[in-house]
Amino acid sequence: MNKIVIGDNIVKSFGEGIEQRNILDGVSVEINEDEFVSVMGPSGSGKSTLMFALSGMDGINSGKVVFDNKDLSAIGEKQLSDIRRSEMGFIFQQPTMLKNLNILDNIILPSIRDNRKNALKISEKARTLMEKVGISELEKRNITQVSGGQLQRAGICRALMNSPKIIFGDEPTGALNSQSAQEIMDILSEINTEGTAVMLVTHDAKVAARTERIMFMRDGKIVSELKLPKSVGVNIDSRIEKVTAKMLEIGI
Ligand SMILES: Nc1ncnc2c1ncn2[C@@H]1O[C@H](COP(=O)(O)OP(=O)(O)OP(=O)(O)O)[C@@H](O)[C@H]1O
Repeated sequence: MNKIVIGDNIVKSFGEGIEQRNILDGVSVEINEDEFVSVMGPSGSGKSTLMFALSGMDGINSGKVVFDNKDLSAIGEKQLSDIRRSEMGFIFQQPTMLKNLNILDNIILPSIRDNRKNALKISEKARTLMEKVGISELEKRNITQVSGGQLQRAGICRALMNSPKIIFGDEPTGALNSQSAQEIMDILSEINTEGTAVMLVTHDAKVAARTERIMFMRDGKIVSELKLPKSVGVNIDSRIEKVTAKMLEIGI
């Protein structure tokens, strides 16, 4: 199985002099091109920093990040941002969208900016994605006129516009009620089944239990991993139990 992301002995520090701290303290991680993984750990353990490092959003002090056979530390900022835009998708707890644009326009904006000539095709693709995630009827709505779950669905559509090889999600269900969170996880599972790798950062055992490999971080290190079958089936409760048991075992 091809690796979509390889992080090798990543060190990332913040601060200077005696204030300097390794937030990532020699982290090595590999994600397969069809994998659905999550990262758990206490607040401040370095989960988001790891996601930023693996996606090239943030530089690293030492080690290496290879994305789809490209060494991210060896390429310039322009090429890096091209890769992020065309080969990666990002979703966050609160999708940042423009208040003066409707849902459809918010979804297509980044793609149109890159490729004005194909506006029609881009809109068509956005409509297909909106249908897939169940928000077709909302395209003309202002972003203040939809629920948090609907807004996150729009965020997922935006992240999928360029058919990314991986979706990075930082607490994508963190602001949602449990029903909406489960629906967002259904959508992410489906996207993964169709061939896109997904890496989520989460505090929620129910979210992590939907993924097939959970990496547990503490103090800038991956201290443990839990593997689960890819297909969730009817076993969600036993999966959640396994995740919480592991959390207890390693004390996070
Ligand atoms: N730009 C920065 N400058 C200085 N310190 C930072 C910066 N970004 C993160 N940190 C510090 O790095 C540590 C890890 O942060 P990170 O956001 O990766 O943790 P996390 O595990 O994702 O936490 P949470 O679950 O609370 O989101 C924290 O102590 C944070 O304060």
